[in-house]
Amino acid sequence: MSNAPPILRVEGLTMRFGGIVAVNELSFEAQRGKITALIGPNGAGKTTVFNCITGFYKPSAGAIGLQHPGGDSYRLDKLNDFRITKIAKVARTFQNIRLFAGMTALENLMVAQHNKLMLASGLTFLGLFGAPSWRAAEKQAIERATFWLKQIGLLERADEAAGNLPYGDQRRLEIARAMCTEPVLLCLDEPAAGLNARESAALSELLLSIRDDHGTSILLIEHDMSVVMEISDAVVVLDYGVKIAEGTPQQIRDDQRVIAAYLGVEDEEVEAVEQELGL
Ligand SMILES: Nc1ncnc2c1ncn2[C@@H]1O[C@H](COP(=O)(O)OP(=O)(O)OP(=O)(O)O)[C@@H](O)[C@H]1O
Repeated sequence: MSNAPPILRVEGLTMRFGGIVAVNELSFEAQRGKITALIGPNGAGKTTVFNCITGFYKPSAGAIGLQHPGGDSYRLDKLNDFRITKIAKVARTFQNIRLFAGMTALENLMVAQHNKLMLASGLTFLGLFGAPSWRAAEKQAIERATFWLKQIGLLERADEAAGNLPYGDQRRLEIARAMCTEPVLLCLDEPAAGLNARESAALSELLLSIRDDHGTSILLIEHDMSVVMEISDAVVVLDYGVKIAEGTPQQIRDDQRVIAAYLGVEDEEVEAVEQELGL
């Protein structure tokens, strides 16, 4: 076990919508350079947790701390979404694909680097007049985009409209786009949704390479248990906004409370249901 501080520390996170308590005093940590999965039945509060981490919602209570490998730390619950992306370097994808469908695959990856390019242009027209800082930044942005297109096997299709690519490729292009912002924490909301077995395998391979070759920490919401079990280092299970279990994939697989939550039965009924299902 490494002694590095966790990349993300969520403490007592609560999110209320009127009378609904979507997330209730949730605490968990995500370790640096690891894949942490957040799972749970529909409506358990997973996306709400993501929305709090990425600044789409202001939590009703609790703290969300992010610590960069370099030591800088941020209170995400106190930053807006723009600063969470730009300064805290947290990137996310959504349940539904949000690429620019009419732009090419390459253009999608270039747009993701817009902030860096604007900075290099001094936020002026300098870029248009070929200032050296702009040219260097543009070259770097193209190199980064090319690198990620290669990583996801789409270099040959760089000039095709993103919306025309097969669904699995679009999913991986979204992840590549997020990686072009060079995040320290990558939050993925159901990246395997709608993928066939071959596409899921390609996704798992990409996520493992992001963890192992780039050292990027990943927080993953996923319903596809084969993906979760195969690639996660740690799993946190939510039910009705409350953490009901956490541990390694193996520990979670064998946890009676988790099985009960997924089967929608009381804990004491699990054994009978398992026998019935031949589990
Ligand atoms: N903006 C909102 N306004 C009111 N209620 C909301 C809002 N967002 C989420 N909720 C409620 O909070 C609860 C948790 O929803 P959430 O989408 O976080 O669950 P989830 O675990 O991501 O579900 P799924 O797996 O179906 O995506 C649900 O009861 C949902 O209806």
